[in-house]
Amino acid sequence: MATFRDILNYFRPEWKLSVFSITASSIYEVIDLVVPYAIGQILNVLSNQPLDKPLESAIATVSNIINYPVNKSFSLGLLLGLVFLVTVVRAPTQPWLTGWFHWDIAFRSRRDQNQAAIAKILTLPLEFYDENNPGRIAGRVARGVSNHTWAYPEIAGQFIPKLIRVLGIFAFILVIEWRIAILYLISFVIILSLSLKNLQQLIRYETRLDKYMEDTESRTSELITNIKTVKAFATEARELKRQKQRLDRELMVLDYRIHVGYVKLGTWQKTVIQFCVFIILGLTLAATVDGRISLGHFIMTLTLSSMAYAELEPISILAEGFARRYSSMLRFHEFLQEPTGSDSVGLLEESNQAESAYKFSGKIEFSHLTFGYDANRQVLEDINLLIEPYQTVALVGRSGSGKSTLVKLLLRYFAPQSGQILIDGQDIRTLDVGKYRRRLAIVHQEVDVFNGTVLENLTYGRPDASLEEVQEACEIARVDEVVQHLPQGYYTVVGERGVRLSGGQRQRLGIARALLVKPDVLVFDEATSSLDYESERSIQLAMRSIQGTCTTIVIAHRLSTVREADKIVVLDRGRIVEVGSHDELLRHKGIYRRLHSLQETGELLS
Ligand SMILES: Nc1ncnc2c1ncn2[C@@H]1O[C@H](COP(=O)(O)OP(=O)(O)OP(=O)(O)O)[C@@H](O)[C@H]1O
Repeated sequence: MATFRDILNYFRPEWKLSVFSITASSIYEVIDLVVPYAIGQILNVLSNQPLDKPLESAIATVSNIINYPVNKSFSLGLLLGLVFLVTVVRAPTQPWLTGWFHWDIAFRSRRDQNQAAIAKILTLPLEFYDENNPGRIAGRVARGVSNHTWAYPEIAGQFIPKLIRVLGIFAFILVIEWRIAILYLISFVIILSLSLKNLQQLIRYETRLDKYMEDTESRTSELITNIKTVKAFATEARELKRQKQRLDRELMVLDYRIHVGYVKLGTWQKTVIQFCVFIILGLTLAATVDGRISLGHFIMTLTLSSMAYAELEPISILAEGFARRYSSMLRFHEFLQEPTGSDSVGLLEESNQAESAYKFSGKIEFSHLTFGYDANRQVLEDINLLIEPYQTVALVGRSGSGKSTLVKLLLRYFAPQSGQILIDGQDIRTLDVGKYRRRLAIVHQEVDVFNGTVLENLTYGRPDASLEEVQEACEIARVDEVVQHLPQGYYTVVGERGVRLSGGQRQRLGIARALLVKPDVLVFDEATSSLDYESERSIQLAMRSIQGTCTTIVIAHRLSTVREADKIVVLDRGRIVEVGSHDELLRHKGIYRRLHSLQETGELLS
């Protein structure tokens, strides 16, 4: 659970600057009070009433120093000078000593926290992405960071200094007439504590609203991602209706709970404030008529108290603003507190030292491996398999039999519940995960293309690869044919803002990208599924040219792809049921033979 302390910690790295700028802002707010005081004293001079004792002795000291007699003009001149000092001289310094730092701190923290959010995104376990879609995550991060950025100058630059100013006003009034000061203090405590209580209730509504908004954003993001399916099934009207219901639900909370709440709060705040101002006017007038305070003090007290009550409105608007932002800020910290994947340690450190890189022969052993995404449902059970260096091993089996899961465990995306995976005799859990993964390469069924040039996409895993190496990999994966037809060849921009690649072209690009890192273990997860038969055959031939350079694991539904594998492993319901070469497995009347005959002839053998 995130707390208010997490919000404070967000700005912690800048705490020294923060203390300095908040103090400076508070001093400016209090110095401002000198103006009504000086005007009150000017009024006393003009109406021939005595000055306050401390001010009188200060004027006498100045007169002694400069050897000038104290008279009406001299006192007025000094008071005017004081007003000049705290208004005209103050003006050019204030923005630099306050506003500049408040925003500077907010912007620096924004950069740091965005960086923390990106680091979190990069190291969260894959399960997190199964449960939260990009729209939900992006919305939470964006709202959290922007609310922190706006809240800081409001709280540090206005809310706290204004509270200090109110305290300063209380001190001034206390010196003049303690009874008025006590009334003033009581009214403030009542107004602020009742406001705080109301705000707590409103924050609860804000939290509910925040969750509703995330749900809406998440669905909108899904609609964008799955727009083809929506169009194909012509479900636009249904989707619109469902989102409208969500938006109506948001409106109910926003308008009839939150907005009404703030309006009610403002209503009684304003009424209580006006009532207090009126009482203070009556009391101050009575004190002046009784002769307990001078005319100058009468004006000053009234000016100061209306200044103080005038501050209550911005203070409560700022508190409201903070309450509105609060739940988004907490939800951002909850996101940052999500546990990172157990494998993520060290993944954020770039290791460029070639000498510390791992090198494997590619011997892999799965030993008594058992795994389930849920503890009570096993997806893989007691898997035992030995893959010799440079072998090509195919994993086949019905959909859902656990082929991709086995590869995910090999890549350490998940950890097995029992058993182990050894590479060159070492348990992969004992290896540095970053260095280990850099020796493996995988081509997924859906190849991700980043917005950038073809070359950048090809060299994603090895940015230092030479153009010759790129060309060699492209020839093997038959990307060269694709590149030839692109307007700027390797320098054509593809992806989000560039040329669209077909499914087959993307897969070829993915294969070349994997080959370029010269891995010790190369995994194809149905990597040829988007290719036509001719392309698939030519890639198979090309693959032969890399045989013997690394261990290759191929997951395939199309059995024609894996006919030439050294070893074919058949999985069924999470268990290995057959192992052998294509010919051996055909002789054995098992699942492989059935699948093969189904694909060759379309008939299912019993
Ligand atoms: N992230 C996940 N969370 C929970 N269950 C999952 C997850 N991924 C896969 N599964 C389940 O694990 C089982 C094995 O899935 P896996 O993807 O390994 O099968 P597969 O043999 O590769 O299937 P296919 O050939 O259809 O890709 C399936 O029952 C699937 O529903």
